[in-house]
Amino acid sequence: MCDGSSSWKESQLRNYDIPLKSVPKLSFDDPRVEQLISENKPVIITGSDLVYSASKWNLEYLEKHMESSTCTVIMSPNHIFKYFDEKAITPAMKNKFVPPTRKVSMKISDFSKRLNNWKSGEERLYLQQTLNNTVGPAIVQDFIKFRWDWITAIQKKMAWGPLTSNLLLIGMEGNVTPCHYDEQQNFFAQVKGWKRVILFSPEHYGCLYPHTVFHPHDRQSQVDFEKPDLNKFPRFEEVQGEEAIVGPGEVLYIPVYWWHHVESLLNGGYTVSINFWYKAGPTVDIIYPLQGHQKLAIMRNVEKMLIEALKDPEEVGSLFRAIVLGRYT
Ligand SMILES: CCC[C@@H](CC(=O)O)C(=O)C(=O)O
Ligand SMILES: [Zn+2]
Repeated sequence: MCDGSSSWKESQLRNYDIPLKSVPKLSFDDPRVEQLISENKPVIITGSDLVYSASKWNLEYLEKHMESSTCTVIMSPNHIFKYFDEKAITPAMKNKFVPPTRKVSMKISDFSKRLNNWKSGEERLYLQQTLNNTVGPAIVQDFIKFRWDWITAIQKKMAWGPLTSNLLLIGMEGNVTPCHYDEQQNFFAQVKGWKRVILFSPEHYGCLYPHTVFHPHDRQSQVDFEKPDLNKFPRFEEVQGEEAIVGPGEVLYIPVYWWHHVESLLNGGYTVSINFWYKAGPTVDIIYPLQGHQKLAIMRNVEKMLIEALKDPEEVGSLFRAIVLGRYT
């Protein structure tokens, strides 16, 4: 399929046995957009021109204007790019955890060459570079022309914290970032190609079995969507997903603590995305019943407190079981 595709086909989507409904797609000036964002619900926003000035960010343009800077590129032996925190690989963890990918630095021209010469069976690549002042002046010019007026107005209205970073993502067709949640609000702007995002509300915590909080794969689901182990993760069968397929010029609001699986469509050429991560605002007034994301935050904190207190993560499971089994079940 040529890169300039103006739409996508079902055959470009990977098959998972997950019931999906569609994320609403609304124009940026539709009042329901801010309503959904205020309710911490996902929405595809059209016509915002948020990153219109980056519409020309294809590899040729970026090679020309980012030549001097080196970029972070993730390499994977397969199409899965499951994030892990290197700092969480403690000596005790060392012989138990095998990093599924490796991180390298390379110039964007090298990245482009390897993408163009890629052959099946070789390591796949995923450029994931924070936009900072090392990029060239042309890129800076494009960056300052993002629609900061529009997104800053939303940041203020929703009382979010500061913008923490913008990540430039250039992925090979078919690349997958498996299901995880982030602790930040995210405006995910699609620049080139199409990405499919499958989202699950924070309430799905019990069905998506995140790794333990001190594991390198903290915040990532343990469930392999392509071959789910229903003996280990029986409640995975209960998940209900919300699907957003985003193309050039569209922005997906990924609410803080919402689970998301992201794939670059098969045979769609490489994809370019820019995300906007904001610190989530403070929970001002606790209103009961608590919302899913608040319960998720509580569960994370309880887990952290217990591991700090017991020191041995192995003891945490048996202590939780002693508290719950036969008592809170
Ligand atoms: C490292 C971030 C990857 C991104 C998903 C994707 O585009 O592959 C994501 O998960 C996010 O923007 O939160
Ligand atoms: Zn994410």
